[in-house]
Amino acid sequence: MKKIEVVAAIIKDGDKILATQRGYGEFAGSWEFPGGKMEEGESREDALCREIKEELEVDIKVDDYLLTIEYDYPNFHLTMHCYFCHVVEGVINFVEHTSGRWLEKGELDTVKWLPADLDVVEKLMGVL
Ligand SMILES: Nc1nc2c([nH]c(=O)n2[C@H]2C[C@H](O)[C@@H](COP(=O)(O)OP(=O)(O)OP(=O)(O)O)O2)c(=O)[nH]1
Repeated sequence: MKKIEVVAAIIKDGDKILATQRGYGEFAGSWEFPGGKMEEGESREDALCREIKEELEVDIKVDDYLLTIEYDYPNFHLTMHCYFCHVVEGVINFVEHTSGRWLEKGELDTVKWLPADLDVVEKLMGVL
C-alpha cells in the first residue's frame, strides 16, 4: 500500500488549540491539524515550519512532541507525527483551509475530525 508521512501542528494559544477545516479533495469539510507531507531530506521541524508558513502565513516555534499516529486509510497508510507549536510571528490567514477554530479542551469533540485524528484528540484530552 502507498505510504504517506505527514507532520501536524497542534498550535496552542493559551489553553486553546487550532483546528482547521479542509477545503478541497476527498476529505473536504473535515477538520484536521494543519501540516502536510514531509519532503525528501527535510527534518520534521523544518517540514512543520514550511507547511504552516504556506497554509497559515505565520512563523511557528515547534515545542513538545505529542505522538505519532499510524492509520490505514482505504488507499494509503498514514504516518503522522504531531507536535505542539505556537505562533511566534504573523497573523493567521487561512490560505488553503475553508476556516479554522480555536477550541478549548471541552470543545475538541465538537468538530468532525479526519478519521486518523480521533486518536490525537483522545490523547489531547488526557494531556491538556
Ligand atoms: N495535514 C494533515 N493531514 C492529515 C491529518 N489527518 C489526516 O488523516 N491527514 C491526511 C490527509 C492527507 O491525505 C494527508 C496530508 O497530506 P497533505 O496535507 O499534504 O494533503 P494533500 O494530500 O491534500 O496535499 P497535496 O498533496 O494536495 O498538497 O494526511 C491532519 O490532522 N493534518
